[in-house]
Amino acid sequence: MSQKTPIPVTILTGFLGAGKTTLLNKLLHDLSDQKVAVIINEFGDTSIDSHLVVSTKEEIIEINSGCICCNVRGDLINLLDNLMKQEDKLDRVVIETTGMANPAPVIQTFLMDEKTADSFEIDSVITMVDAKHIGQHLQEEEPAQQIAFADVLLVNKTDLISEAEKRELEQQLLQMNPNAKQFHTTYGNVETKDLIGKKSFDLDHALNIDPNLLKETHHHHHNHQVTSFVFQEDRPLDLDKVNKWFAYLVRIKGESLYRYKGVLSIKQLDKKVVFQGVHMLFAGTEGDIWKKGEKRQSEVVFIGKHLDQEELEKGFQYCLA
Ligand SMILES: Nc1nc2c(ncn2[C@@H]2O[C@H](COP(=O)(O)OP(=O)(O)OP(=O)(O)O)[C@@H](O)[C@H]2O)c(=O)[nH]1
Repeated sequence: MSQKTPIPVTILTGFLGAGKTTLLNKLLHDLSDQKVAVIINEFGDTSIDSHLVVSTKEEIIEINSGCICCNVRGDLINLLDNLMKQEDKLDRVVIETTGMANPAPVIQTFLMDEKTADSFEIDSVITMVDAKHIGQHLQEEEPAQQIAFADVLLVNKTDLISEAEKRELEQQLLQMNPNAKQFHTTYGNVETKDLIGKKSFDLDHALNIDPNLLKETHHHHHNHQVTSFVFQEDRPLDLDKVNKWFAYLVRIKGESLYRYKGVLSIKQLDKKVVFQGVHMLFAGTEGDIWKKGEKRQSEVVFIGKHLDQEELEKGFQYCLA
């Protein structure tokens, strides 16, 4: 049954590691009085984000069976349909796409699938730009598409660039998308009211970028040079070896490592060690305590260009205690 007022949908996109989850956490905190459904689609067959990065009482629905812009659109439509059937009326849906997603097919789902279009409407397409690494990332196809379709551009990580670089980037983005409102942010720090409920999605703008948006189903082909590998290990790891391996990885492979993150089970540590990185920027912290009965397992994901699976796997095995 269709509702009278369509439920607003925020599409949050941006390349790997741009800061989408950081922003999502802030949004959910600010929208804690609303009933928000969050749909997260991870690149790489893993759900590390759900127990690593996102901390919220909201229901997080993950689509990990593939990329949201390729083969899981059916899943997305079914999911949205189920959300509509819930008794508690939703105030809003937020979709965080994978960093490798082309937003067009996701936008298209809300325009072309009749049932979905009846019940939901896109409020805004927010694209986060990693101010530090965007120059490097524009060699891939997806970041330019993500920037082009945005109605809000959050130029994030501005703490890592100079004032002159900020101005240069602002002009570059203006040329790539004159329509989008730009905000400079660190850690996604922007007023939620500037992002939510603005109804800033502009169909004409989207059609300008892709005149076939309402005509045909998109088949997005990812660049297969960008791959992701997930490793899991039940045996405990040695902290010293882990530190050495990461120091090597960041120094030697940082350029080609778009994104890496994971949870580690370290011998003789009661707490999880949680790490994440984007190129050469790496951070590891203490996580929660391993609960009684919880399976102690390390899980890491690496996403990057021309990655050597065998070499990564060997490195990971070297870390065994
Ligand atoms: N220096 C700096 N680091 C940031 C900023 N925003 C986010 N980060 C860090 O960048 C890393 C990636 O942030 P996430 O929010 O996980 O990025 P994401 O876009 O969700 O990443 P994926 O889902 O893996 O594509 C984390 O280590 C963040 O703490 C910022 O403004 N400045």
